[in-house]
Amino acid sequence: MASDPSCPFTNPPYYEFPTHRLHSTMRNPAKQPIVLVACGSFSPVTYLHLRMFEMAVDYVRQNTDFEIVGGYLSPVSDQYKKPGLLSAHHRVTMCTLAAEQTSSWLMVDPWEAYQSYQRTAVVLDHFDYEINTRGRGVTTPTGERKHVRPMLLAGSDLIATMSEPGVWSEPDLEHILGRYGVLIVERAGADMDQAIDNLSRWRHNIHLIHQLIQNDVSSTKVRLFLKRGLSVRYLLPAPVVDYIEENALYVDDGPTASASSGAIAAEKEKEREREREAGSSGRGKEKEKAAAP
Ligand SMILES: Nc1ncnc2c1ncn2[C@@H]1O[C@H](COP(=O)(O)OP(=O)(O)OP(=O)(O)O)[C@@H](O)[C@H]1O
Ligand SMILES: O=C(O)c1ccc[n+]([C@@H]2O[C@H](COP(=O)([O-])O)[C@@H](O)[C@H]2O)c1
Repeated sequence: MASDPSCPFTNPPYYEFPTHRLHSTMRNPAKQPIVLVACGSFSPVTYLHLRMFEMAVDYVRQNTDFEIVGGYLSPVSDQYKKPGLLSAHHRVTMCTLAAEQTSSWLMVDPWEAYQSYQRTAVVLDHFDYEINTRGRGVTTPTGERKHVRPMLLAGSDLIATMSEPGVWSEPDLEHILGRYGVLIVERAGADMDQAIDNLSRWRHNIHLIHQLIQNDVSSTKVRLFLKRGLSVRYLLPAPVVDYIEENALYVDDGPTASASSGAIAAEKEKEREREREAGSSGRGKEKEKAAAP
C-alpha cells in the first residue's frame, strides 16, 4: 500500500484520484455542489447502474437546489467476497469501458477495489478528502470556493439492508445519512417506503427517485444468462459485452447471495486479518523481549 504521510487514508499502489471529468467551476453559484458516488459490486456493470446516474440528474434538476459536479462508480474490494464477484481488475475495467465509452461525465474510482474492504462511510470520507481537502472543492463563476458534498447513490435494495440488524453500524449510518445523504433509486422487489421506514430520523437527507420505466436488470441475472450461454447484448454496454466474451467471463459462476452477506463476510475477514497482525506483532515483541539483554 502507498503511504503518503499527509493522507489520512491508505491508498493502493500508484493510486491517483480520477478528476478528468470533475467540474472545477459551478454553473450556478446559488446551488449546493454535490458528487454522486455509487458503491457496489458491478459484477458486471449493467445499463441499470448507468441509468441510476441519469435518473439522479433528472431528479436533482427538478426537485433540489443541488448541482451535480461529478459522478463516480466505486467498485467494492475483492475482500467483499460476494458470490459471483469477479476480480477487481475485471470489474474496474468493465466499469471504465462503460463510463468512458457510453457517458460524457461518469468516472470510475478504483480506490476501494484495489485494497482491503472499506466501509461505505470510509469511502465517502475518502471522496470528501480528495475533492475538498486535496482538491479544495469547486469554484463559482465569481471565484468563490465551495465545499462539494459527496452523496451516496444506491438502489432501494441496498438501502433496505440498512434496516437489517448487524449489516451497517449505527455510527456509520449517522455518518452516511446524517452527514452526506443518499439518493435512492427504486428497485423492483424492494419497497422504497419500507426500506426507509427505520431511517426516518435522516429523512431530510434521503431522496427517493421513482423509476418511471420499470427495469429490473440485475448483475445476478446477467451472470445467470452468461452461465447458460444466453445473450446479454443490450442489457450491458457493447464494449462490456465484448470484454466479457473476449475473456470468457462468468461462464462458471457460483451461487448467489444477498447484498448484506458480503459486507458481513468482508468485515469478519478484516477482523481476522487484524487479529493475525496483532498476533504476529505480539509474537515479534515477545521475540524482541527474549533477545534483549
Ligand atoms: N435494477 C436496479 N434498479 C435500481 N438499483 C439498482 C439496480 N441494479 C443495481 N442497482 C443498485 O446499484 C448498486 C450497485 O449494485 P450491484 O453492483 O450490487 O448490482 P446488482 O445488480 O444488485 O448485483 P447482484 O445482482 O450481483 O447483487 C446498488 O446500490 C444497487 O441497489
Ligand atoms: O459500510 C457498510 O457497513 C456496508 C454494509 C453493507 C454494504 N455496503 C456496501 O454496499 C455495496 C453493496 O453492494 P452489493 O453488490 O452487495 O449490492 C458495497 O459497495 C458494500 O461495500 C457497505
